[in-house]
Amino acid sequence: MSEPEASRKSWSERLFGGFKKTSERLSENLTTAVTKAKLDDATLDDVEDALIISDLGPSAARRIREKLAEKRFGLEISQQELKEAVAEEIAEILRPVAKPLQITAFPRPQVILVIGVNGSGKTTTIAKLAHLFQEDDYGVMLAAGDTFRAAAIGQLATWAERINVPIVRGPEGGDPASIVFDAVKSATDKGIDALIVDTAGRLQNKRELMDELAKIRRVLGRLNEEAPHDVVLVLDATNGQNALSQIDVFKEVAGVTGLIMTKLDGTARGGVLVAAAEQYGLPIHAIGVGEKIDDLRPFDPDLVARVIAGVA
Ligand SMILES: Nc1nc2c(ncn2[C@@H]2O[C@H](COP(=O)(O)OP(=O)(O)OP(=O)(O)O)[C@@H](O)[C@H]2O)c(=O)[nH]1
Repeated sequence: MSEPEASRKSWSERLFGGFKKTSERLSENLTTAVTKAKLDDATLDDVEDALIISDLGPSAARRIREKLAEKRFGLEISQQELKEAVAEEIAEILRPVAKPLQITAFPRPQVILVIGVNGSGKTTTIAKLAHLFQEDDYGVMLAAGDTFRAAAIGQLATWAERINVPIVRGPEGGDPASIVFDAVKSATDKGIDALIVDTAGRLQNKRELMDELAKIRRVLGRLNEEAPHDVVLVLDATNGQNALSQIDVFKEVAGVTGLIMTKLDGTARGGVLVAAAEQYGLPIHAIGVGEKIDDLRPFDPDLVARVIAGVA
């Protein structure tokens, strides 16, 4: 998932646009925090509150406060300097988790299970991810493992046609494990690099979902011991702190190996990305800031930190 300079530039502009509500919120809260020139305890309290109100979570807020105190306590600080200092501390939290999805599996294909609750943006994200891999000249195939709803199969098939990738699908109510089995065989025969598997997002029935995913894993394991190579959880940023509880549940149910956060556009709750990084330390592969096919990009921690803190 490499990026040419021009596309990165337009992406950074889109990112600033997408994150506008989040950065305005944090910016506003930080601005009210700095009323005195010197960084004292009262100001630090206000900064910590501002970070919590902006969805970065108590743990990241505390950590950023401590770092600011360590480096600048008693020193004069302007509003702009404060935002820049906060951006740097956010970047410190995000850098260790920024890990683009790499296609490294040998033998191919790399099997990527995509999980998440219905409506999180799972299907759209699968298409966007496939598109990213296509841009790097990888051969991609999709598997419609969410057989619970006919609409989900149809939606994935529409995307597959639009971006011109093969899809393996079965009937509504079909056995997801058997679709995945067929898909791996077909992907192997065709020399496909990445097989992206959609799965059902029925968190209401944890037991069933767990059994279903366990069966998919068993079947995959028979074909390739390493598969699934990735289990990517798609989270909707507009869910704020609820997105974090979904990490807890899916970690237990599915053994998550990485995250993609979507819908960071149009929400003021983008700070939850920082909370997720701080609390779980799971790799964040990419972020989504819109509904279009190229609205998903690998996660650039320094850029995102500046965007969240509202530093141009
Ligand atoms: N604004 C915005 N909308 C998004 C983003 N990603 C997905 N969506 C929209 O969110 C809605 C749900 O996305 P889906 O991909 O259908 O989500 P899903 O998790 O597969 O949901 P089901 O199909 O209900 O299982 C769609 O209208 C998408 O266009 C994003 O990054 N930003």
